[in-house]
Amino acid sequence: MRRRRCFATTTQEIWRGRRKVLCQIFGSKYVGQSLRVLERRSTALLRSLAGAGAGNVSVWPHFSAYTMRSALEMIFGENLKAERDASEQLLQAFGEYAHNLGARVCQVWLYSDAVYRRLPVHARQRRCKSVVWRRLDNVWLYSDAVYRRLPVHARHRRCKGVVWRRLDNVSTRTAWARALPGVAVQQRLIALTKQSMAKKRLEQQQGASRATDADELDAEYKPLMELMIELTGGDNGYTDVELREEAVVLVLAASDTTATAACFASVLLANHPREQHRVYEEIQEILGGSERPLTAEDLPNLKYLDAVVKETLRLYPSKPFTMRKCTQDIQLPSGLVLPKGCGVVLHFWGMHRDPRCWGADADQFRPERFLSATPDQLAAFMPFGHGPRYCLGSRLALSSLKLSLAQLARRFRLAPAAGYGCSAAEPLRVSYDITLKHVHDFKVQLRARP
Ligand code: HEM
Repeated sequence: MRRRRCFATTTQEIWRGRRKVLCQIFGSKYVGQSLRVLERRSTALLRSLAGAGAGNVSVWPHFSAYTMRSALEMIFGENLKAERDASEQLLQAFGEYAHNLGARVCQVWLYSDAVYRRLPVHARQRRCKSVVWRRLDNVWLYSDAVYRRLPVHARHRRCKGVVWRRLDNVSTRTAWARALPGVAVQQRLIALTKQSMAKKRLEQQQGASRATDADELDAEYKPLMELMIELTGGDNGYTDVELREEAVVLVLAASDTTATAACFASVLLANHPREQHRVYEEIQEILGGSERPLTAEDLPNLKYLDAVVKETLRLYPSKPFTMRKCTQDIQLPSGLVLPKGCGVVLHFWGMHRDPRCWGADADQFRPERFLSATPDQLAAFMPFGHGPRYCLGSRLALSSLKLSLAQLARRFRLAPAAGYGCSAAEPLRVSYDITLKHVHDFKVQLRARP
């Protein structure tokens, strides 16, 4: 009997080496300091929401600005001040790029229209996409016994061959970084980071005295880009292009995903007043009537909010699926063999809603289930992926979500947008845009609490 092995999308050295560096960065003490960035940004988020106006309001622009700005500040720190419009420019650029990439999720490496349209793969890819999507959309096609008997299976095999041959030959990260607009902004930010590191080194050599505790904290703070430059050997380490590629990966990975989850949570809370009230009560209990701002230290006590965030990620995982390629034949417990070279879609959305694991109310929003989740349920809960490519920012993401949602629930009462309510019988309608999106643009009504 063959042993089961993990799937791996790639054996590319490029990924392995860079993942090692990212692991060191996310394991370092400096990441904890990023929580201060989140505290500051979540307060700014409140100001932005306060100006959102009455009636139906989309929370998307507010949360996407919050997560983009937080990600950029975590990566580039104080240097971002010199590039005032960076956040807006990148937000726009990433939004557009995400949209295009979502449409071409299987052929990101063929980003050039001029090249792509000339290739026969273009027409085949169009057919392939519709096959892949039909496969994803129709759960009944998940039974391989059924699917293999259908003509669509043969077509799908042909398309997969094309997709994986291409994927083998290209560094996805490099393709991403080149395809993105906003490159000039990224270059300037990297140059600024290097300059400020040189300045700090000089100050240290001259033994510059530090005036206050706050200054001391700032002096010790290291944005992720600085850490990356240091860990990879300073001037002899990553080139500017490599640094830019990694910045792109981090910004893409951190911003859209977190904004999507925060927006789904807002819409769900707006449509579930009982659960929203429980979140509010929990916050009031912790603050004890004080007007002090919420801090990262409060997060471990927000247990019900933690359950709300997880229940949101269960029902609406920002990345509803991921893909892997079998590097060798793999035998599943059912006896079915996935042949070497075969592409596999890991469908988090389907796993998170499987009634065999989550019960008959699997489609319903019930945060309480995470207060007493079974080990089987926790094992089937994969909003941050699983295995060697597990999300490196999961802890930061959860902190960011809890801080921003706590601020929101503390200051506003959320109500369903007129004409866009959801219920067990009428769930939210979603679309796919690299991350999951709400077809009705995450609309709610916001009423300031007295
Ligand atoms: C709710 C928010 C987030 C969700 C749902 C999420 C989800 C995921 C998932 C599912 C993967 C694995 C993809 C795969 O296996 O193919 C992933 C990878 C990754 N995530 Fe996240 N993520 C979130 C936030 C963040 C944040 C805030 C950061 C950084 C600060 C981050 C950094 C990364 C990185 C660097 C990887 C790539 C790991 C690799 O390729 O080895 N993510 N994320």
